[in-house]
Amino acid sequence: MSVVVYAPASIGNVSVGFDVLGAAVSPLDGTLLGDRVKVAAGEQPFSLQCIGRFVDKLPQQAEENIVYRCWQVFARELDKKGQTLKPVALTLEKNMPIGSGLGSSACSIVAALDALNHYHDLPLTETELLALMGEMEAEISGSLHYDNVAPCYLGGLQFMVEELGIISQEVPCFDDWYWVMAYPGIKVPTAEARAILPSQYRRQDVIAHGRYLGGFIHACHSQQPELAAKMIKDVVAEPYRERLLPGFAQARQYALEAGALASGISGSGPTMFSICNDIDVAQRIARWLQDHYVQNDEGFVHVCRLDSQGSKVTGSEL
Ligand SMILES: Nc1ncnc2c1ncn2[C@@H]1O[C@H](COP(=O)(O)OP(=O)(O)OP(=O)(O)O)[C@@H](O)[C@H]1O
Ligand SMILES: N[C@@H](CCO)C(=O)O
Repeated sequence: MSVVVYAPASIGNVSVGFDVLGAAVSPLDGTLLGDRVKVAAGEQPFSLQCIGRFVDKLPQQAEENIVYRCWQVFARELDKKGQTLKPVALTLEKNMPIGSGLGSSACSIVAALDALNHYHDLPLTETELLALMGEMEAEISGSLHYDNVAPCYLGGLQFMVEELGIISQEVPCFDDWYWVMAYPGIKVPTAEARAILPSQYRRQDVIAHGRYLGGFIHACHSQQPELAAKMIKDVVAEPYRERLLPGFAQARQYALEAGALASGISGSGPTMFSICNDIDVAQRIARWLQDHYVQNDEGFVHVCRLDSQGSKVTGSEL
């Protein structure tokens, strides 16, 4: 019996928690903003077929697709447990633009590994699987960070604790927040957006970062939405990455003047996120961003909610 898993888009950093905070989002209108992977019985050990809107942007060779590496590391882990991998035929439905700041590689990684695990009757625990997802994301971006794979897999707003054998834990968020996601249609490779960051920070920035992140987590747990939104400030990446994002400063200013509670770069960009607690404001900002921030036919804007579930089995057929 085949299995299909959907893995949603995610916002790495959420501005205030560079590499340690991430949120999964899904559009209000039911659009699939995420990748799907189907695992079915195969005639050879591994085969991969790619379909979907962004299939042309994927590497030509199946072996260069991260889904192939996911299969290899899954086999390695099963081998350690003395279990054997079944021959599998995988289909990747690539709905997510690459280098968008929406956690596109994470969507493929999470959908592939979660589907492989379901197909083999869940031999790996949640933490074992998440560790593999981090390993795959590190291969692509050049450094280990879980802020896309953890929310994409587990859902909601996730904080990377990385202690006591725990990789990530959920932070309570605000049910009435709308997340306007605007992807302009241009590519910003994550590895490049990391390379331009300073290797050292000034003491005043370190203190500000501690205050914002601590304040944000505190405000989430004590359910103070206004305080939480005020704390969504990025002193680590945004000041340096802004120059990679044409029109970002104006778009951010418009969103805040139009009533957004906070706005920032999603992951390493170029997608911008804006948080609103009023659907009319969210839709007005979405329309403006569609006209002024989107640069070509590949760009889009979606009004989203937090996706509290993360990746999920959607059936047996795509
Ligand atoms: N299934 C896949 N999905 C996405 N990228 C893939 C996949 N397989 C291989 N790649 C390669 O991995 C690299 C991903 O780059 P990058 O980390 O910038 O993208 P991303 O994860 O889509 O970015 P973001 O997190 O900003 O959405 C690209 O070079 C791409 O060709
Ligand atoms: N935390 C990562 C997310 C990449 O999507 C970064 O900002 O580089």
